[in-house]
Amino acid sequence: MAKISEIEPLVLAHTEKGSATWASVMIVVKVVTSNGMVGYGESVPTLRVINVYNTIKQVSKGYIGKEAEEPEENYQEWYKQDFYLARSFESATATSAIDQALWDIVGKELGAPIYKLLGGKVRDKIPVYANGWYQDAITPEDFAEKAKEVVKRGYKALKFDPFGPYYNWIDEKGLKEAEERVKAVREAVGNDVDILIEHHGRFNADSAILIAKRLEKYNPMFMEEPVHHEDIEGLRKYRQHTSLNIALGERLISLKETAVYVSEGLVNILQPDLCNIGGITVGRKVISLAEAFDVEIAFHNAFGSIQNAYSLQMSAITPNLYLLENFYDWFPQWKRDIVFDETKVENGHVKVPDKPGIGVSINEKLVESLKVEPKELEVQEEPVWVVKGTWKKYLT
Ligand SMILES: O=C(O)[C@H](O)[C@@H](O)[C@H](O)[C@H](O)CO
Ligand SMILES: [Mg+2]
Repeated sequence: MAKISEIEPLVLAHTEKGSATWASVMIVVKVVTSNGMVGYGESVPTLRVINVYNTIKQVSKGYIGKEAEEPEENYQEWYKQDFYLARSFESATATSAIDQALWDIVGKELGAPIYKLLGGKVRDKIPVYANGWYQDAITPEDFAEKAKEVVKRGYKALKFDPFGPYYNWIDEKGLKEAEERVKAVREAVGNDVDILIEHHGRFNADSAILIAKRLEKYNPMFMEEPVHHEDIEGLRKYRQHTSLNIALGERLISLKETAVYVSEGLVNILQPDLCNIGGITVGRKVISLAEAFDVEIAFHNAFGSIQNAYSLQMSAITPNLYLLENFYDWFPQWKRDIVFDETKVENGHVKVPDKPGIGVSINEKLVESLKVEPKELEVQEEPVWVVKGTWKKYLT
């Protein structure tokens, strides 16, 4: 048995930026055991880098001294301790990263990748969809040109947000702009590529319904977060008035919260994020919950290369997988380099990496050299979650 002896949050940054402001920083968690084993996890940065960094230190108090080989027991104990876990994104993402690192350690001890610890893989290659590819795209032509490049690289599905700066409400002009962009992408990629529409949870139900009616003729495979995250009533209304698939899940932070959406039939494609749902321990339960209700899984995978590695492990064991989100080809180089060349996208697929634990080898030297003091992100007119350079209308 190995006791958890050290938990270290590491904030990594580089001058080369990510496709969205909040993706320019990575928060890595390094867990060390009394017998010298090391495991890595990743937390979600968003606008809360300092808060997450500090929360990892607080959550660590509940994990240090515990058995590294018992992530389930440790999660249950922390669930008992942290009265606000189900309401705190910071606690959820800190707990998730520590949990991942524990599974990494167990895998390394047993000499097996995580997928083997969880029943084995159901596929050797993970089908992925592209995101982050449309930086600086404003006009329909911009979108079409970039979409063609994505397809040329071998992707069979791509996601984008065609709504520019529209927020809460959309008017005729906004609908027209969104439609022209979607139409241009559909014409550019043909009918055999899946188009996924990202709303970033920013519309009221009536506007989201208007959008669905307007875009359904382009056969989007799903509509992601069409209404504000906490607007369950709005989502029910959207469900009643539209027939397109709903995708959501990146902001869910517990199993029971997820159960509400799944059991009420409010989601077709569930997008849990292994860096805030509760790591591997809760992630595996969410996969089964979805399976029981015939809901497909497409892990949210928008931050860094460690998240990507865990998402690949878990996609390997998921019978009800739709696709895994992927930024790999649009990551800044430093994020790709944190993991040695093992998660390349080829023909729209990533081979399941099979090194012990996380499945890939981490460039520890690079991680050390990218360490910075945590600091606040600047707030600009274009929100941090937007793919950069797209928060503009193209008609005057
Ligand atoms: O589904 C997603 O991936 C998310 O909603 C985001 O994480 C954004 O797309 C990201 O901010 C763009 O870089
Ligand atoms: Mg999203």
